[in-house]
Amino acid sequence: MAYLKLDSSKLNRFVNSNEVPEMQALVNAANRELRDGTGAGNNYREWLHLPTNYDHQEFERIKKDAQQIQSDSDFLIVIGIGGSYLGAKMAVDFLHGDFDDLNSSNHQTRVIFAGNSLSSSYLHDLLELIDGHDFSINMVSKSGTTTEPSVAFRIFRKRLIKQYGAKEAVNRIYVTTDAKNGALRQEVNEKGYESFIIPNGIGGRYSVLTPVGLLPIAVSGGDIDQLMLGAHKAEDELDNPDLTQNNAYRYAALRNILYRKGYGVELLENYEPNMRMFAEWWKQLTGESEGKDHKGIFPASANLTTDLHSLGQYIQQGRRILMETVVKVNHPRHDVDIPHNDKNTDELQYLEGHTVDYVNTRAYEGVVKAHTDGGVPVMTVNIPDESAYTLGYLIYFFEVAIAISGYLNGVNPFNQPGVEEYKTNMFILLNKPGYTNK
Ligand SMILES: O=P(O)(O)OC[C@H]1O[C@](O)(CO)[C@@H](O)[C@@H]1O
Repeated sequence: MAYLKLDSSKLNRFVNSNEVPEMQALVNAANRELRDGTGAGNNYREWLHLPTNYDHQEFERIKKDAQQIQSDSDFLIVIGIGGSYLGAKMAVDFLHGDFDDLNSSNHQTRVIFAGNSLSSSYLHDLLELIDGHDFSINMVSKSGTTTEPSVAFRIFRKRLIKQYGAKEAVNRIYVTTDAKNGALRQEVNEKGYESFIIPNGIGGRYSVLTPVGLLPIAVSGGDIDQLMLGAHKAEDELDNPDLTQNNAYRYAALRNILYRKGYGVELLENYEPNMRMFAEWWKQLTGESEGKDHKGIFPASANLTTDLHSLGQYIQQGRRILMETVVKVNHPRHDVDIPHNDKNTDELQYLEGHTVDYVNTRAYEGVVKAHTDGGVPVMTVNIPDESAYTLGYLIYFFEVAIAISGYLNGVNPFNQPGVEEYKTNMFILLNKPGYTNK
């Protein structure tokens, strides 16, 4: 039985019973492109076998360095953007919930992210927050020249040197970058920083299970052994192209069928606030992989039940362009009883004896029915719990599903040529050497 279930039972009025089997031939072709390396972007498929084929020595070094950082730092400042940020951030949030950092009895190193915007206030406030505290830096960039993280690196490295002196600062800088190329690798070679490798055959948005995600996750106290084991399970389970067997491929086929019927926007939804960033990670994965050649599903997200009181109106009655994919946790980390109250002024006495998650799940069921009845197709990816093992599985599930989705839609799922456009304009405006005559 598959570890992770895809519930597509509510799609009956949107997808005819013959449509999924009719996708099988296309899915087989997409699968061959992915597995045999005959598809576009074939140099970027190393993530496919990463859970079974990773550098075990480097993995152990990550765990050792994580312990070192935990013992000498109140904060780890993780500097990176896009795939060099989103995977680590979503995993730390997923595994630890919303209040770990605020809990005064928790003396763990706090993992804070920077270099993912050009906000001066954010950088100023973070510098103020770490003032008087011990900290280390994890600079994450494959190219080593991305503007946002490079600016932040300068600023936090300067603070590190001021606080500890140039020699000790070197021991507090951990760099995750390309094995051979790029400005950061050059700096690592010159300065002797501890460093980790972003494998050549793995693009940013597929890199969360490399040191890009693993070091910050390990420093946060996340179990990276379990994370890799879960991904390994997914790698084993999700390599059969048969749509009756492979839930990730079936998800890819179903969203492709819906896309062709005019459902051009997909909302990834959760019912747990610690999954907000999961949607942000998924948005980069899908948006950069599929949004090109003037086609692709637009990835968006909603956090429920919260957004039922904002986006809910549009989803229920706005333009019929939306499809929804819910990631529903079957057993949240904790459940809470709804207490007794002598008075029933809040009209909640009928819920006494139940738990909050019982109500959350009934809300989910009610929303699925309302949206389906209102003309919005809804699928659900059911995950058993919020463990590191499940997260590893879920990461691989979406990675392989989106790669197949890209090939189904006839695009290269592993490049992102459109990202360069804003950079060129920004460099011209900033008078960057080499750009002034463009
Ligand atoms: O790791 P780098 O080279 O700083 O790039 C950051 C991000 O920018 C992109 O190149 C484009 O968004 C992503 O693929 C990558 O995750």
